[in-house]
Amino acid sequence: MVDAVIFDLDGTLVDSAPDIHSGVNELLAAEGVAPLAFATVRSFIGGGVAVLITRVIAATGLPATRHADLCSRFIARYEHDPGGLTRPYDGVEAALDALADLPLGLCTNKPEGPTRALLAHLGWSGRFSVIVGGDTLAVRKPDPAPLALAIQQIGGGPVLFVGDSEVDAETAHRAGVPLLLFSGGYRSTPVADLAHRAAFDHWQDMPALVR
Ligand SMILES: O=C(O)COP(=O)(O)O
Ligand SMILES: [Mg+2]
Repeated sequence: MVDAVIFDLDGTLVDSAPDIHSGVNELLAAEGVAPLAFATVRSFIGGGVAVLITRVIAATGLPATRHADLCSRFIARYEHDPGGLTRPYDGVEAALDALADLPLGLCTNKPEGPTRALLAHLGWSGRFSVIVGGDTLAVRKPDPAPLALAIQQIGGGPVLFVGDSEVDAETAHRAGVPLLLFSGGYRSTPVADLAHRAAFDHWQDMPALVR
């Protein structure tokens, strides 16, 4: 048994790639740059906004000196419209309901502002007692510190971390926390090559992995 469950957000609880793709292409349009394909932007998600924009700059040839400005403009736009195209994966709400007797936390690389805006948009503001975002600390996943902070804030007992990506697998490994790996998110590495306690393809199967 565990005392709490901590979740990643993008690619784990919600398919947010359509909004992130649209936000990136709005930014590029304002720069007079051709849009990037959906699959390209989706593959850039997981390391937080600074990593996303670094990858966008590398893919488009925009000057690296624009990085800070592009990050703040992306975050401002995203916080303003965090969820128009974003949907929870099938079965997520039922799974969160099934686990609602446990403290639930979020450890995401999405900055806190857009994270809280997206939770409000989804009607999920009350679901998570702890939220650690990509700008809560000076470091982000795969540094283990954000997950360690979430565990400390949720009470410090044995926890499970639920995530979708290479970043989550490395974070869990470095924090010494067992990972439940959702196979349907933004991972590009085969499931078998990522350290995890258990993997699941459908959220309806997830609560049984906690109990
Ligand atoms: O915003 C990102 O790049 C990733 O966010 P996540 O940590 O919730 O997957
Ligand atoms: Mg993720």
